Amino acid sequence: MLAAAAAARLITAVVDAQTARGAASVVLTGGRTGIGVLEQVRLSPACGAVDWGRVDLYWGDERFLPDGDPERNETQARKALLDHVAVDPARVHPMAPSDGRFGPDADAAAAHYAEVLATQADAATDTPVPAFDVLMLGVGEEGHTASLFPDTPYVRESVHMVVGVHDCPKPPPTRISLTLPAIRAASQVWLMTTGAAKAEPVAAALGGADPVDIPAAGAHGRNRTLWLLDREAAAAVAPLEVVEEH
Ligand SMILES: O=C(O)[C@H](O)[C@@H](O)[C@H](O)[C@H](O)COP(=O)(O)O
Repeated sequence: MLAAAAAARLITAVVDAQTARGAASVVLTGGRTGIGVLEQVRLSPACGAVDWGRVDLYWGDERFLPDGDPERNETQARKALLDHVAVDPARVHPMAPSDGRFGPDADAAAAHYAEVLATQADAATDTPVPAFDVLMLGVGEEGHTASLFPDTPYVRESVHMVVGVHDCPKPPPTRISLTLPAIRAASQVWLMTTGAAKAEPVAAALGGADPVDIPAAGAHGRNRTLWLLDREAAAAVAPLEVVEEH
């Protein structure tokens, strides 16, 4: 239900962006939740409301594996949605595979993706990345988001927009990931997760944890940060005090 609700919200956000400026820029994520949302977009009766030829698609992170590997976020996103809608291939920007032009060099592949983002940068933000309308993220059981894990140089990265990630605790060990500065350039950041195992990191992130300890705590958008949770994942969040409107 969470994936279907997030899918409906995504379709509306894309249509709104296309109405406002003729295009929409969306950053996809991996994991069960992230891919589940794409499947629900495909299944939605409103899927056709989107002009898929005017959507710019990026990834927040990628497993650094050979092209077509079933574990790649790109492979899963294409199967779930992109192969079923009329996207413009020139506007779909996957992160490089490990058997591509950079071979096994994840750092070179990350640097190239930063160049791709910079060429699409929007002057509205002082960050050399596109003005992403919606950037979707999952949340891991220890608070990771994208491929930024606790207490790593990658979650601490404050200069580069994209990093090669090595020795990642969640397999596969080598990945490519946007950094928090790049994530924070997005207009809206949506963190989406389900299940009791995520209740603790979600509560910590919403309770003001240090992003070095809980990377999801550092993922916020310029205009909006939305947590899309099921009841189990939201169970430990302290009730937000209602500030009386005067
Ligand atoms: O490449 C990845 O693995 C994802 O980008 C990762 O950040 C994922 O979103 C979280 O691990 C949550 O995954 P689940 O939604 O499957 O719990």
